[in-house]
Amino acid sequence: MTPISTYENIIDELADKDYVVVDGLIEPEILFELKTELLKKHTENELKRAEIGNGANSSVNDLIRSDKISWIDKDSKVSCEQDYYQAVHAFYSYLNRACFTGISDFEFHYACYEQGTFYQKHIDRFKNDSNRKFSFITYLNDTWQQGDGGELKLHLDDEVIQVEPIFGKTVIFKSHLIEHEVVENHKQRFSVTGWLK
Ligand SMILES: O=C(O)CCC(=O)C(=O)O
Ligand SMILES: [Fe+2]
Repeated sequence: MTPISTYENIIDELADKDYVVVDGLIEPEILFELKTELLKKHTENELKRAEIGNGANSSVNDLIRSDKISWIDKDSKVSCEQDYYQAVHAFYSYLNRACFTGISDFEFHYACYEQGTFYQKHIDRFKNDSNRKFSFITYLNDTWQQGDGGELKLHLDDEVIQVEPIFGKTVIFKSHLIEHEVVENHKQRFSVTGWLK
């Protein structure tokens, strides 16, 4: 179980900076199993090109984003997916109690950025749907090193924060506020990405 002090630190940082990068929010055993699941989907060709926009306005756009994804069912029977969702739920329940954030739903997908792919600067909220409150990304790259690329850049008002997509790191930020991008990567890059709504 995640210590309350971890939640408190996350909440303080979110209040202060609108984003937080935290290590160890999700247990590594869960993350290794998620990576195995993701690799299986990759091998079985179950990852699909991600689209931009939503509903009838969605489309694949090579110039904007080139990752592949697979959505994770809320009632998944896969134990690591259940465990991940349980950890997410524990976190946002705490956040709701502490900050009255009113989060009542979530959606997550696996993501794979193949070598040479990227996601241009964007905001995680759709024009016609303001439900997404927080973006929540956990990285699964256990061999990532400097030079591999694929960093997440958070464009703040007066600086740009660069986050290395290293295994076990979780980034949380306010979906409607922070423009961000995934810079071109030079090696396969894996993550679980989602939104608290
Ligand atoms: O993988 C990341 O670091 C960010 C992904 C992202 O911005 C998105 O899927 O909207
Ligand atoms: Fe995004």
